[in-house]
Amino acid sequence: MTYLIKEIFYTLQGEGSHAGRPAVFCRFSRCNLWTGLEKDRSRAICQFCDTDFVGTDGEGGGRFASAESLARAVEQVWPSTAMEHRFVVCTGGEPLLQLDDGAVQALHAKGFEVAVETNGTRVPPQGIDWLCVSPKIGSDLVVTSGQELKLVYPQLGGEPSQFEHLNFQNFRLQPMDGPDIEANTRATVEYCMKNPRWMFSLQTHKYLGIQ
Ligand SMILES: C[S@@+](CC[C@H](N)C(=O)[O-])C[C@H]1O[C@@H](n2cnc3c(N)ncnc32)[C@H](O)[C@@H]1O
Ligand SMILES: Nc1nc2[nH]cc(C(=O)O)c2c(=O)[nH]1
Ligand code: SF4
Ligand SMILES: [Mg+2]
Repeated sequence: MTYLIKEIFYTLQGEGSHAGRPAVFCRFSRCNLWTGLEKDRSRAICQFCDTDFVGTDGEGGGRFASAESLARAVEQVWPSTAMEHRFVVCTGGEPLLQLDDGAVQALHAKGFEVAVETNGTRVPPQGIDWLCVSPKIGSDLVVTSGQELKLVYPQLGGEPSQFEHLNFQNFRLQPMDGPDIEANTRATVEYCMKNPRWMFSLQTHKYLGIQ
């Protein structure tokens, strides 16, 4: 299996239940809901993406010919003095187009807890420690359980309440970044305060000025 990786970097998890936790980010190239090209955005199923996941030309990115070589690259950016609390977030793009049992096993073998950020349209491999699903209105959600459901809000044609019956431990609402970020942030605060099943998720890395 060859893995196409946009970038690999060490930072703090910025969002969701693990916000503030040191983590290696492994950003997989490609997505099934958008090509990643601006010319296609208005026709995409997911139109609000804040991420460049095209190609393999980012920091630490490349084509990795095996799960072992990918896990080695992830391990390389973890601080060499810290043997414990190893944590990797597989994101993208859509990581579940590529992440397989072998990659999860290789990361576990290096002592990493494995988290995944996914749009929930593909069945995940075995053994993921923290599965965060972020449903996109207009796509077919096939992942209906996990540790965290993190909905970007607001999305036209989608109400948070339609996801509340799903089997997740945490329900998070994250304001949609873009031209309406201020209004979206206020609306998200208001929604959570009226519906305490939902907790607010701030994209803290964007305010901290980290990756
Ligand atoms: C770039 S996506 C990659 C992982 C996967 N494709 C997904 O959509 O979950 C990582 C996270 O960023 C969120 N996200 C993307 N664009 C956003 C935006 N404009 N504002 C807020 N969150 C956004 C996604 O919903 C997801 O939770
Ligand atoms: N610091 C930081 N935290 C993040 N949490 C989810 C991210 C993503 O792009 O998937 C992300 C990211 O790009 N940076
Ligand atoms: S599904 Fe995720 S990676 Fe794909 S376009 Fe949407 S936010 Fe971006
Ligand atoms: Mg991001």
